[in-house]
Amino acid sequence: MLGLPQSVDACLFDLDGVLTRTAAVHAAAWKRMFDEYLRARAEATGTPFVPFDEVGDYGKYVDGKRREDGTRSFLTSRGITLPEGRPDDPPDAETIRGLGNRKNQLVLKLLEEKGVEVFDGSVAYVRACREAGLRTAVVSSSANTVQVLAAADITGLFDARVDGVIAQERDLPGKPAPDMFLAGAEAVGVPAARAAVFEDALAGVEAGHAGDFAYVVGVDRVGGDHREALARHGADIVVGDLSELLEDK
Ligand SMILES: O=P(O)(O)OC[C@H]1O[C@@H](O)[C@H](O)[C@@H](O)[C@@H]1O
Repeated sequence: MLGLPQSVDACLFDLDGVLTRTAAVHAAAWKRMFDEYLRARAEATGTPFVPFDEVGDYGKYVDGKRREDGTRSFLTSRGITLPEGRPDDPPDAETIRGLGNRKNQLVLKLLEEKGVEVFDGSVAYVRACREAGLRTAVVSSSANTVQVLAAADITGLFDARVDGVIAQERDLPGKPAPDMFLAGAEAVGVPAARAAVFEDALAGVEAGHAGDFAYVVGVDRVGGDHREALARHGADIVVGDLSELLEDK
C-alpha cells in the first residue's frame, strides 16, 4: 500500500522539492545571488563571467545542503575561497555567510510573492503513512522550514522536525552526512534500520545511503539524467511523485 519494505516504522521527508514546490524557488534565488557576485568579480578581475547553472551547478553543489555548505561548495567549484564570516554577517559582506544571507533575502522575497505550494501526491502519501500508524518527520537543511511548513499548512502532519536551525544549534553536519536524518529517526523513536528517507537532492539520497536507512526513495522532479543520478548516489527506488508508491500494491 505504501510501497515500502514491511520493516519500515517511520518516514523521514525532505521538504523543498519533496513536500513543497520550493526547490525551484531556492534555485532561482541562488542563481540571482551567485550571478550578481560572479559578474562583479569578473569585472573586477578582468576575467570572463560564467553564470551559475540553475540545473547543473544547483544539483551538484547546492541542492539539499545547508546554506553555508552550498555557498562554499559552489564557490570551491569555481576556485574561489572566501572567509567563513559570522552567521549574522550583513548581506553585502564578501564572506560565505554574507553571500548566504544575501541569497536568503532573495528567497524570502520570492516565497512571499509566490506563496508556497505543496505536491498533492506527497501530502496524500504522508496522510496514508500516518493512517497506517507510521511516524513521520521532516528533515530539511533549510533554516526556513518552520515558515515554509506553516505557509503550506502542513505542520501538523509531522511528529518531529530536524532543520537548518536545529542543525546549527546542535552542530550537526549537514547532508550528505547522515546526521540530520539520524537525528530525525531518533526524534520519532525509530532506529535507522526501520526508517525510510524521501529525497529529491543528490546530497540527500547520499545521506540516506550513508546512514544505512531501511529504504531510500529518490524523487525526481527534474527529469533528464537526474533519475539515474539519484540511483547512483544511493536511492533504492526513484519515483516522479510519491503518489506512485500508493499505486504500488
Ligand atoms: O537557505 P535555507 O532556506 O536555509 O535553505 C538551505 C537549503 O535547503 C534545502 O532544503 C534546499 O534544497 C536548498 O536549495 C537550500 O539552499
